[in-house]
Amino acid sequence: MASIGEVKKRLPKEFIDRLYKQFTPITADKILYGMGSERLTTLRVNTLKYDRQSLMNDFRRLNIKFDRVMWYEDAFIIKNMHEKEISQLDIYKNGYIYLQSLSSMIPPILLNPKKGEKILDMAASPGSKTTQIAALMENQGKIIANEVDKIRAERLKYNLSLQGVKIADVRLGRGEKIKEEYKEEFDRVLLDTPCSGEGRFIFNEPITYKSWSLKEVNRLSNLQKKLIESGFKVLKKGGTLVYSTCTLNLEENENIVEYACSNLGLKIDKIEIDFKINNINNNGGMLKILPSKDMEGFFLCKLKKL
Ligand SMILES: C[S@@+](CC[C@H](N)C(=O)[O-])C[C@H]1O[C@@H](n2cnc3c(N)ncnc32)[C@H](O)[C@@H]1O
Repeated sequence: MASIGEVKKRLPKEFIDRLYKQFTPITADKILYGMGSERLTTLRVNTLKYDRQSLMNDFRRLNIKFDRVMWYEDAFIIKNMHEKEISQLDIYKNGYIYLQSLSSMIPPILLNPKKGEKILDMAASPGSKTTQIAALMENQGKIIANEVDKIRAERLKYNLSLQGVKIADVRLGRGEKIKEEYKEEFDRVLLDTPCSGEGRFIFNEPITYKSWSLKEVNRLSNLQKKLIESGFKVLKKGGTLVYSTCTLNLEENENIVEYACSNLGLKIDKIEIDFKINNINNNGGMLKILPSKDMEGFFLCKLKKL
């Protein structure tokens, strides 16, 4: 655990300055405190191949200490093993579990896909959310899992196959172009968009923040507007679009929702679930999770097409 002063010294100065402009001093301090903590290993049982009870029996047999998560029965917090060790185990190699941050499990829960529906996952690799959506649909229906990067699309295909997903087709291409290929035909769209990743910054892992710049934030914000417009166009009337990022700034979060509500026919939908998470702000249906030892920083909003 590092002090806030130590965290401030390591992260880009412009990022820190902006943090104190966009958040109250107390919230900015909380965020930096979260970036100075080590993150716990978390995972999800893959219900397409396995079940919670068998997994808990495995944990006990292997002397793996775990906690349950109040708002999601399929999620587990591992207390005495890192991801690297977990990935050596058969439960991992067989696709019985998926290593995933807890925050990242929330978008599919908000999307709430139903068996038989047609779902678009606009930025899908490596597939944590596509595989979770397929599990929630019990492998019934159709998912189009889109990814722009060829190598990442291969990783996505591998993960879908290992996790036993049978209902997803991988589309290789730019999410902005999807609107040219499909009509208003998706029941639900997930836009877990490319972002600057501020919610994943860890003070002693420079790889998490070394490519951050304000220029990149602005580039991504422009891309996100195009992506949400494309997702909106292929969504059925009355359908749900979930917008999520693992970043904290206004340009990639609240401003995109504001853009979608003012310029496209989207409206913020109420979030009925009480996640009972510490460090969560609900600003009129826009959820912002502040980074902490068990959660990455995240932003989520559920929108409805009018
Ligand atoms: C935040 S990650 C997605 C994580 C994924 N949803 C998951 O839960 O495993 C964003 C992804 O968007 C891809 N991407 C970047 N630009 C894109 C674009 N214009 N259209 C579609 N995907 C894009 C990136 O290659 C990256 O794989």
